[in-house]
Amino acid sequence: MLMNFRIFTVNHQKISSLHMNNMCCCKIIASLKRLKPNIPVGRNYGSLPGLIENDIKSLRSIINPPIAKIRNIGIMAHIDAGKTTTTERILYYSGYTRSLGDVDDGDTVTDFMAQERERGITIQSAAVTFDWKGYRINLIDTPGHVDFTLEVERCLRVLDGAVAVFDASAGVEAQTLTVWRQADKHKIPRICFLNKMDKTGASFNYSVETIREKLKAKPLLLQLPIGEAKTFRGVVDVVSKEKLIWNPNSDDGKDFERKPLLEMNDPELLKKTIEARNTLIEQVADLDDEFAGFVLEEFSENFDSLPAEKLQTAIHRVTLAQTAVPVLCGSALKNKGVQPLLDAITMYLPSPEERNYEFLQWYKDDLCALAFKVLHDKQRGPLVFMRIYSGTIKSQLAIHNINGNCTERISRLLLPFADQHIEIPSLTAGNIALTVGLKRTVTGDTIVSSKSSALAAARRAKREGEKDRKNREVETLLLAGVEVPEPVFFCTIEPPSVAKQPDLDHALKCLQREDPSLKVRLDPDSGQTVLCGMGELHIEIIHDRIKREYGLDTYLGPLQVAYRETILSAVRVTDTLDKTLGDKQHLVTVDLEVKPTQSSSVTPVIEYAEDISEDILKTSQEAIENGIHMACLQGPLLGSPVQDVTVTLHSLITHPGTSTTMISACVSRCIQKALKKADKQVLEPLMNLEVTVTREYLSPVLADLAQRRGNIQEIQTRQDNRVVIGFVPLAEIMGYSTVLRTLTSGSATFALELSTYQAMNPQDQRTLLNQRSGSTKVF
Ligand SMILES: Nc1nc2c(ncn2[C@@H]2O[C@H](COP(=O)(O)OP(=O)(O)OP(=O)(O)O)[C@@H](O)[C@H]2O)c(=O)[nH]1
Repeated sequence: MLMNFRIFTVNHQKISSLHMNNMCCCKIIASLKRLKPNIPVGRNYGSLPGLIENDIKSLRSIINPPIAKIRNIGIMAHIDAGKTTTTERILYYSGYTRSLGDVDDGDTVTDFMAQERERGITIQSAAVTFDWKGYRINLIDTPGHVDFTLEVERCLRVLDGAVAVFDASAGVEAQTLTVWRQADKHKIPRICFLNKMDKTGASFNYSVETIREKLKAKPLLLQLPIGEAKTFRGVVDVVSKEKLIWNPNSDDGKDFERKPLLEMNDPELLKKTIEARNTLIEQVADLDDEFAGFVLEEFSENFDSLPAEKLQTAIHRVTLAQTAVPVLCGSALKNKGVQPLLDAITMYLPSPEERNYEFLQWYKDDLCALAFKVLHDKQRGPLVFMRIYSGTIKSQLAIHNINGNCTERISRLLLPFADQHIEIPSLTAGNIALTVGLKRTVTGDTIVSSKSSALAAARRAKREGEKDRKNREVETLLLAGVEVPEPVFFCTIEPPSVAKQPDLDHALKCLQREDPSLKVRLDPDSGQTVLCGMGELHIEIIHDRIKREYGLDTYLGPLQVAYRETILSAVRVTDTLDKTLGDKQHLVTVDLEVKPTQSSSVTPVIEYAEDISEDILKTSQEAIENGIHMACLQGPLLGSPVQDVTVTLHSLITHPGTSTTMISACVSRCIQKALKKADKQVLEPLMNLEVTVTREYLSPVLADLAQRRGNIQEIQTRQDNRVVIGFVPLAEIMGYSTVLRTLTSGSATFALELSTYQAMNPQDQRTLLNQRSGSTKVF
């Protein structure tokens, strides 16, 4: 559905037509109606609420605002901490939506995929653009479920700042640690928002303590809560010594009062605030020399009269330097504390030009952008989300994809508004754009204006890289794409009929472009298609999307754990392949050795003996290494990838005219022979497990984990809860959410993350191999 709009001028550029485009609105309204017949579809996704009549003014600044006024922000957190609810409030207060969405009712803007609405979780991140007090905020909602950490990572790398949302009754949780580490890796300045201050058990002090202890971060308390749990009413702004109280009769939290704290009205609160402010000033002065000098010169005797703006500027610098994190609090659900959070985003998090992206010097004013997300739209084909680092993106522009080494054309350029998009002619550095027409670009690709500009940048980078090791790291981070973790689960997938196999292949190809953590392979024995994913939920969602988005009712085989194999002894083997094809003889003799090594990787270490000549390497190295990699993909015990292996090639003799395919085949067969002869071991995925459970259910949870070969490391006390931390083999924890729900009447939560691959004990290994072979044979 396209609606043409009147002609108007934006930033001196004439936009001949402005298309309001409602990509998935029909689907969403339909799914809302189907899911919750009594939800008023009052959000009216079909008509871009408010935007058309009232916010054209805002659109003027949407297109290419000054870079200093842009904030590219992500929200990250543990599952269920309240990211989506906080995002909804942000969108509402910024005037972007007209009514408050509710995760529990399934009508939020950013969770626009039907599954997300049903499950109340965020799976795919959606970028949303809006304005707040003259600032342009591009907000990317990131998922919290551990199965989707790749989504989080992919989004983090394009952010200039992030808000970490915490459940104030739980403080730092397992997944918070993971995303915090990811943000550290990408050096992203953060602010913390202690959400759910209204919840029973909420504790500001406890949460701050966990930030200090578990995240090893220095919290800067910019606010203090007024009341906690049921009594939570508002916050004190420590910097300005004001109290912010929300009107209890206001339905949407828009009505709140900001008043200076006065001795006669709030003596206790004022005293506490002054103490907190003095501590804050000392902390910031310790971390920022410029501010320390200023304080010493003018205010060493009287912190009280230090102007709030000076303190704010110093907090901004400290946040940017990531030597401390500002902490705010509130309750998104009860509509308290979100407007000050928005102020803090604009005040403390950096603009794109403040981030020190060193690679920018290689591109200067040339285009450099990163494709961080691909979505498939039935009508328009692939939509690629891009972060523009330098230069300008225009519609009808030909771009060069460095990773794909290809050139293609952008047909149209859109501004992303969750599931709604606005067509624009061009977009400059610092912004997030959505492009139509790029068919070969996948998530993680770097986009530049031309091949020659890429080469020029590479030359500069090389020169710089030689001078400075740090630059090389930045280059690797930016240009190497997203690190995709190995999938831990797999299952077969079948189309409803053989005739539908091409449709299934197409669907899987599209889904893989969107989601690099989904792997698809063909089982060489059965010829079946195999899906490999990051968790049960991940595979379930893919199955669901194939049905909903591609209309295919597929059958999933039983979910299986992705084991690995290794060898425990060294073996040397010789093999000869002698084949005549037509009138050509292919003759290869290979002599090689496999031996165990400690690399924790499925990529074999490859060594060449001294006898291997330069000539052989020149003509056959690629074929040899292909053969080695192929053979190591399927171990002799379970057909699983083989890890921790070093392969040494001692000799390779070929008859003239032997094809490289035959060399690969012979090397591969020789390795398989060697692996079969060696002492073998199955490795199973071992998961870090964290279960949060009330005291009364602790014993049944522990007893159950003992039966699952769980290894408990620690039981922590968190308020009234106990947090069980340990390891458990993945095979034992399938379907755990249902079991845990039953055991604890739904009161416990858990988080799982791959720790490592560990050797199975002989008895468990025997049982597994017998199960797989359907026999009682002893290996
Ligand atoms: N008491 C209370 N509950 C909240 C608050 N914010 C969110 N919730 C509830 O917490 C649950 C999770 O909220 P979401 O906003 O979906 O959390 P999320 O972090 O986006 O969850 P994922 O997308 O699944 O990671 C929902 O039931 C919300 O209603 C809050 O401030 N106070």
